[in-house]
Amino acid sequence: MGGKRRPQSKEAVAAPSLDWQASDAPGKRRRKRGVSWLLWLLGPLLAGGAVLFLGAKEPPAHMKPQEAETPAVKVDEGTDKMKPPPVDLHNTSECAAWAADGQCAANGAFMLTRCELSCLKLELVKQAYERRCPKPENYTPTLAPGQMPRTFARIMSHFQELEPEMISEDPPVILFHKFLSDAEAEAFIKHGAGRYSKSLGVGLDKDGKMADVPTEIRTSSHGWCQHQACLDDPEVQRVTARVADVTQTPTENAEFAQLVYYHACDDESDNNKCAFYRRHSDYIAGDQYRLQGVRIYTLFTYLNDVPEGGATRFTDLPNGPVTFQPVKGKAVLWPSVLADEPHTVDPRTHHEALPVTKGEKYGANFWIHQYNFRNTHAKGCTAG
Ligand SMILES: O=C(O)CCC(=O)C(=O)O
Ligand SMILES: [Fe+2]
Repeated sequence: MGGKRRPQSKEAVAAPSLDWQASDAPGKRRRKRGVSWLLWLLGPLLAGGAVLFLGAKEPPAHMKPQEAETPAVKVDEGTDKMKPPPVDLHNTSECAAWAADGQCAANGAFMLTRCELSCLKLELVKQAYERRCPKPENYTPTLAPGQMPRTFARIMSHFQELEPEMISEDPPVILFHKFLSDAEAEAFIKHGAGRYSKSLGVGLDKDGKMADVPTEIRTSSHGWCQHQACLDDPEVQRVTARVADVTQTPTENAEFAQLVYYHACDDESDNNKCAFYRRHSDYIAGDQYRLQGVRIYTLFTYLNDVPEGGATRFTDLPNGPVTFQPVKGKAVLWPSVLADEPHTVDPRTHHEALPVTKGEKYGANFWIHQYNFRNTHAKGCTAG
């Protein structure tokens, strides 16, 4: 997704040698065995790609790679019908980012011609994950298709003390004018102290594994409310229960609260000095095959007043962009998925955090998944 947590890993994945059919016989047999193995692995992937071809779209314009030069693949006479080993014909780190973003499935035809190696790596990682973390039986998603509008209508009628304001109906976005008490907001700031470190994005590392990778689109810092003192704090527990109640999701489906921090900078166009998070979606495509499922909702809480800058801006809402200035205790709730297809990203809720130009900004992200996150985390299955 455009501007999403696109990895900026400088570590390009080395393309395998193109000289794969040398003529000495034992070596050739070995290589042929290697080729058959690759064909065996690639079979389902390529078949999937072919199926996807009819409905395939190219990545959106802002994600579209430049035309890549096709490297000459040396093919021996008599074996020219065999498929050469997978390569990324386009810039590999960009291919890896698109693969991590779910483009191998969403844009199979395009990706399998240009980013085959990255798609293959992702497929192998996925197969290894599924062996390591098998899905339990009766694994029921929390958010059923069509449920979302009822949840948002219930918020408007049942939680008047939180002063909800419906900013957008489709997709639903609610601003709570009074979500946190002062004591609750201060508790999160207290538990974040000394724990903030530079934020990373989610992407593929050089082995094709989902990993935290450096990103130029996010320069803020964050820590997690994952330590016992934070988890046991009654102020924190009250908020966690409120988030679950409002969103009609089990507390176990929420990630540990992510505590974010943005320092101020004088010149908001100075990428090196400012703290921001450029336009992105909180949806992580790779979570589709993981036990926790994708993130369905974000509830973002503001922990302090920010005198200037630092707003959250929704860039793609149907009625035009909407900007929320951080005020202590306020919160915004939105879905990352479509109401009728709650596993599919809703690109209309892309958003960005603008640079803080005066003061500083503290916030907390509550990310809620389609399935149980806490058990999945305890099993070591939220990543990989
Ligand atoms: O800081 C904000 O206003 C929003 C942060 C955000 O979008 C995120 O952390 O995913
Ligand atoms: Fe976000």
